This record gives sequence, C-alpha cells and structure tokens, in this order.
Amino acid sequence: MTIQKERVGIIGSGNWGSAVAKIIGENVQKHPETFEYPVRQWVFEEDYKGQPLTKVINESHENPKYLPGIRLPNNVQAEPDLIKTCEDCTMLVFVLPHQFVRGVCDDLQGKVNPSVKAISLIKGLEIKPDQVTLFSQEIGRRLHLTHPVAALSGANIADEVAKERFCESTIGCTSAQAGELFHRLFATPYFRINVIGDPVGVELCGALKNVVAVAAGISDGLGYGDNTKAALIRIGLMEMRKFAKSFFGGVEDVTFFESCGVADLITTCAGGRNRRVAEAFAKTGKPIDVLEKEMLNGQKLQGTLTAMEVHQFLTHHQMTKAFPLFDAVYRVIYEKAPLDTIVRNL
Ligand SMILES: NC(=O)C1=CN([C@@H]2O[C@H](COP(=O)(O)OP(=O)(O)OC[C@H]3O[C@@H](n4cnc5c(N)ncnc54)[C@H](O)[C@@H]3O)[C@@H](O)[C@H]2O)C=CC1
Ligand SMILES: O=C(CO)COP(=O)(O)O
Repeated sequence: MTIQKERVGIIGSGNWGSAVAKIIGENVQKHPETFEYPVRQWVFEEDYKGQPLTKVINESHENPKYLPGIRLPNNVQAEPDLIKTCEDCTMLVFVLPHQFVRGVCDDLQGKVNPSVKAISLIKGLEIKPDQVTLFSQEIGRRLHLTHPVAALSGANIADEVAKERFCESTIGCTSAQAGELFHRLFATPYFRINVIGDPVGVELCGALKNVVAVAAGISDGLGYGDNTKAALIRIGLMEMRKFAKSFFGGVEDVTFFESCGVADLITTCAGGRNRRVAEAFAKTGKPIDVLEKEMLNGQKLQGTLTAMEVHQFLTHHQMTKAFPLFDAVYRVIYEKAPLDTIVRNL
C-alpha cells in the first residue's frame, strides 16, 4: 500500500510568510516520509530592482524585499500564480496581511481541493459592522473546505524566528490528527509549538493584541515609561478576554496564558511593527499610511485597521464603552483625539 504524502502550499510571502517558508521547507526535508519535497509559495508578484521578485527568490533562495539576509531552503519555490500554487496541495498555509484575504479567497473559489488541511497564521478579523468572523472560518466557508481550518499564533517576531532565536508558538486545532501533522510541519527546537483545542481563542488573541500594541506605541511616543505600558498590556489583555467571551463561545481562559496570549502581547508591545509605527505617529503626527510606507518597506500594519474594524463592530452593538482601551486607540488614530486619551478614560 502506498501512503499519500502531503503536498504543502504557502499563500503569502511577506516578512512572516518568508520566515515560515524557511521553517516549513526545512521540516519538509526532515520528514520525507510525510511530506513531498517541493513546497510552493505564492508570491504577490512585484518588481525588485528591475526583476520579478519570484525570479530573484528562486535564483538567490532569499526574499530580499521582505526577509533580507535569510537563506530559504532549496525546496521552497516562489510561484506568482496563486491557482498553480494550490494545485494538488493537500495542506495549505495562509499567511497574508488580513486586508488581502478576501481578494485571495475570491480568486481561489472552486480551485482548491475541499479536503485540503488548512491553517491560518493571519492576525486579523473579518469584520462587517454587525458581524465578526475569524479568518479561519471565513477561509473554510469561502473555499468550501470539509476540515475545520486551524490557527497558529504566538510571540513570534519574524526576524527573530528567522534567526533561529528560541521562542514558542500555539496551534489551535480541534482534530488531534491534524494537530500532529501541523506540529510536524512547524515545530523546531527553536520554534516550540504547543497544540491546544481552542482555535478560536488562539486566533482572537493574535488579532486583538495588535490593537493593544498601537496603544503601547502611543504610550512610548509620549515617553510614559514601563509602568504605563505594563498597565496598558494588562488592561488590553482583559479587553481581549472580554471581547472573546462576549462574542464567541467556548474560548478558554488558559489560552490567554499560552504563547498566543500574554507572551505575544509582551513581544508585540516591545518590538513589533504596530508599536513602532504608533510611536512614530505620536512623535511626528504624520498619518499612519504615510508612516507605514516610510518605515515598513512594503510590510503591512494590522493593528490600526483592526482598531477601526473592531470599533465599527462595537459601535453597531453599542458596546464601545465596555472596551475603553480599544475605543481610545480608535479615537486617537482616526478622530484626532488627544494622544493621552489612551490613558485618560481607562
Ligand atoms: N511579521 C511578523 O513578525 C509577524 C506577522 N504575523 C502576521 O502574519 C500575517 C502576514 O504578515 P507578513 O508575512 O509579515 O506580511 P507583511 O507585513 O510583510 O506584508 C507584505 C506582504 O503583503 C503582500 N501584498 C501586498 N499587496 C498585496 C495584495 N494586493 N494582495 C496580496 N498580497 C499583497 C506583499 O507581497 C508581501 O508578501 C499578518 O496577519 C501578520 O500580522 C504573525 C506573526 C509575526
Ligand atoms: O505578531 C507579531 C509578533 O508575534 C508581529 O507584530 P507586528 O505586526 O506588530 O510586527
């Protein structure tokens, strides 16, 4: 009897997408009994110094735009065609800035094998004013997948992970079998994974901590110091938990003690892009989109957009007052409220 090996596709190739491609490429080589050797990675094609980025990646085995200085394994193949990337895949890893997921799902409709095992590394939420959905659920629904989509999230600043500095991450997955397979795909001695049965909690933590990171950055920009930042982290954690409990069933308190919870809050409020750009916003008063372009070289912020989306949703449900930190971040970024609003109404 021949056992069918897993063919893995990665959708996304930014800063985290590239760091994760390194891990996946290496683990696929380490487990030839489980995975097929080539790993296709969809790259949103762009010009890099006069050449297509996919060509540069495939020739140099490096993504010099989004993860410079890190060698990608030879089996990772950059592919500009989204549909071709997913062709014949039995496992798909979604790792995109959340603002692009809708477009990608539109393009993939009817083109993905419904029995594919998928996992979302996206930190964001799909919000319509009256409704909040997880991207794992949205991907599963839009692509008619038969298995629930898992989630991976943790205290994982991409550049540090790519340099193999020890950290932890959390996979939320309701199937023990799929959890084992995803563990095999992602775990390394420097990227330690805990698989838990609360995918909803894992994903919510990853999305909402970005709003708290914006508050931390504003606080840094004002020079408020470490005590204030610790207070914002604690209050932010409580609002994340309240949001999860108010709008989703079954989220477990212990999830907030995993890497995806408190650990990610700490790292993101210390070293993340949302924090950094929010600090610059507080110091310069320049618009966020201008700072994003100036400071991130094509990488994308998630926290400011999530703050707006969460605000729309909370406004619809007349619950902004129950989330004073989330509300303050929205008002400072989008309504020109004074910067110290982030501590004034807590
Ligand atoms: N960078 C990090 O340290 C970490 C990021 N994450 C999360 O992973 C997700 C992906 O983040 P990154 O890989 O860092 O992305 P990124 O922030 O580096 O974003 C750039 C990516 O967006 C792509 N892009 C630009 N325009 C596009 C379009 N119209 N359609 C599709 N793609 C387009 C670019 O080609 C590039 O691959 C986000 O939700 C982020 O919060 C999670 C953990 C760590
Ligand atoms: O999610 C992250 C670390 O776990 C990265 O956060 P930023 O997007 O703010 O850099």
